[in-house]
Amino acid sequence: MIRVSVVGAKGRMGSHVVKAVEDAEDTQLALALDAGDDLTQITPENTDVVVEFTVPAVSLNNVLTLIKQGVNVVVGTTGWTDEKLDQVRKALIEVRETHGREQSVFIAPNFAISAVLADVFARIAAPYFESAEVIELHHPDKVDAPSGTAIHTAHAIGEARAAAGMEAMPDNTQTDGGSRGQVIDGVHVHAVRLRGLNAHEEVLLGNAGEQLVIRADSFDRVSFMPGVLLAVRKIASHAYPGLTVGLDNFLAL
Ligand SMILES: NC(=O)C1=CN([C@@H]2O[C@H](COP(=O)(O)OP(=O)(O)OC[C@H]3O[C@@H](n4cnc5c(N)ncnc54)[C@H](O)[C@@H]3O)[C@@H](O)[C@H]2O)C=CC1
Ligand SMILES: O=C(O)C1=N[C@H](C(=O)O)C[C@H](O)C1
Repeated sequence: MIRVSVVGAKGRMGSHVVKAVEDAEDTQLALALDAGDDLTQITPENTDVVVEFTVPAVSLNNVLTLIKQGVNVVVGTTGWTDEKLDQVRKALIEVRETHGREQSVFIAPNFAISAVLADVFARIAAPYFESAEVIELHHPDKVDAPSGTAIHTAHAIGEARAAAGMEAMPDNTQTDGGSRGQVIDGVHVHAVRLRGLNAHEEVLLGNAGEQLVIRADSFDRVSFMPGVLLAVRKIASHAYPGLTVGLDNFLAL
């Protein structure tokens, strides 16, 4: 049995993870902690893998604490920048060099297979289209914009365009009050917050006379659970020491 502790256990995602871990045959719930709880209760004696779904402002600190505690971590919280990822890598190297411990941290911007594939398809399509923009649409209780997934998709499109030696996208906007969205790696990203929505993303790709739309819809948070459990199993297997980012690393794509 893989012993799993959940941090952010009272949240929208954390509460789904608690249920998924209790329901799966090969996992069992160790500790379920939330804001105000002491994370140093989590140790290798009671936990094989921690799943962390909290808020962007606290996630890095939680992950660094958990690395010090000697446990492996699967993270779904958003808000990761290159600088924050570097801090995680450094902390993992430090425990290896100081204590000889090979620990794993896995971070996924999105655990839903529809979103992971949408990202892969967008990367493949990007070099074939003059224009590409990303629209993400979420429930209005979400605290960050744009979504971590949209940032990841924009990076993928930007990288694919750069690798293909493409020029900047055509855009003759002369005045912009903010309606053209945030530009990430040269890609305009737009965020919609609407009651009734859960998590959705559209990638629009255009050429003269044609358009490709790639759309992923998570209608329910259960859509993230197979990906979370896959990550827990992979990380518990000790086959991924260090930092791994993205569920695509565990899929034969
Ligand atoms: N990677 C993915 O597939 C997905 C990622 N997310 C991301 O997961 C994060 C959480 O989303 P939701 O569950 O909707 O948010 P939420 O607000 O419902 O839950 C966050 C929970 O974290 C707790 N928390 C806050 N500070 C804490 C601390 N210092 N230590 C422990 N717990 C703390 C809160 O009390 C709350 O229970 C967000 O960043 C969201 O974007 C959400 C859905 C899917
Ligand atoms: O807050 C959410 O709900 C989600 N957050 C993640 C993100 O920011 O990409 C993943 C998914 O979109 C749901």
